[in-house]
Amino acid sequence: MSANQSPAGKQPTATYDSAFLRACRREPVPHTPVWFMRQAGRSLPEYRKVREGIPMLESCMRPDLVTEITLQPVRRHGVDAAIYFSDIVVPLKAIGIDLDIKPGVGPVVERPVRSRADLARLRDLTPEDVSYVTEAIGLLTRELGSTPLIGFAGAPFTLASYLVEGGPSRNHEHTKAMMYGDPQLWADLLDRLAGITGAFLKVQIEAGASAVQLFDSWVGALAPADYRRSVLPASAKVFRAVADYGVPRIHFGVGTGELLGLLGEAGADVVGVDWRVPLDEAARRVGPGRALQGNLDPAVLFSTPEAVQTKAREILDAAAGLEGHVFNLGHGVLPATDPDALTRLVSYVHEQTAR
Ligand SMILES: Cc1c2[nH]c(c1CCC(=O)O)Cc1[nH]c(c(CCC(=O)O)c1C)Cc1[nH]c(c(CCC(=O)O)c1C)Cc1[nH]c(c(C)c1CCC(=O)O)C2
Repeated sequence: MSANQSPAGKQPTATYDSAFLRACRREPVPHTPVWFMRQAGRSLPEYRKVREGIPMLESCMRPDLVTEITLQPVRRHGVDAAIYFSDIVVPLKAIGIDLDIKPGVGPVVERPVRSRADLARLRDLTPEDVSYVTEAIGLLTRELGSTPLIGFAGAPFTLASYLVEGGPSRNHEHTKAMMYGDPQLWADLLDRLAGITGAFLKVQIEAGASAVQLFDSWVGALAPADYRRSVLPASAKVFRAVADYGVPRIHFGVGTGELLGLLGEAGADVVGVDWRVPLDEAARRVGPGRALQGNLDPAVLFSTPEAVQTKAREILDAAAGLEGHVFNLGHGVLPATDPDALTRLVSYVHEQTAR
């Protein structure tokens, strides 16, 4: 380890000491750090311009494009962290699953995974399968300076939902049918996905990501007892796979009010909270020893600047007693959001919390 490198991983000391990583570690911060889920993407005209004519999955495999798109919201909004531009289905595509991302729809899988024979198509992921990720993160960390890069992956349940349903689903009926009807097949599927996801996060950390977020976007569809029995073991395996790197591990899902304690228990250092539970109440549910991330309703950004400030202030007040707080939305930036509303929100949180 050289003098300007931190104890945890490869990042320079200035990155290690950034407000975002300090908040994740529940250390004192110069201001509350801010980033937004889906901060790169359709809300930005510069994104729409560089993506013109290039399919989503193809753009994820081009390191030059990934680097540019990841940097766009950092330049424009002055957020405290970058999130690697990709999608949760990229590692599945990389191991040969026949899927595509359809504009306005989301990931669609040609042949859904419904049987034990289908499971054989889910092979392990090697770093060579995603060499473009290693290359892009190398380019990115050089450009980002002291701004940390967040790597991410989809959690086993949310990935399983796309694979088993064959596409986006409101009720997850085929997924739950397998979970309740063939618990051994379900456990084997989630365990296989946990291996792929863990390997994918390792690639990102080895390449220079300073934190990772596990997106279990749709797990709020489950009751706590079912989550604990049928999902938590797989998500815990993902978190264990990257525990030794010492980089913060963030765990996020939507509609997870009843699951917040378990999301922490699965092995997260930071629990992401949507807008349905105030952060002080979320802290009681999560318990001590973990930071929280959230939780402005992304739809609030369509309101007046004054209303956005009022709601942001409420969140900062609810977060006042927390051990660590990373300001974020309660889910991703909506595509029609005015980007200036996001820039104003970053400045507001920074001003209000400057110490
Ligand atoms: C569930 C999920 C997916 N993908 C993702 C999740 C978890 C986060 C969440 O809950 O929102 C994760 C994701 N997908 C994307 C990012 C980019 C990084 C960032 O946050 O800036 C991240 C973190 C890019 C993307 N992923 C996608 C886009 C839009 C495609 C485009 O711009 O053409 C982007 C920018 C496609 C996608 N991919 C997925 C959906 C639902 C969609 C939207 C479909 C649509 O409305 O067109 C699956």
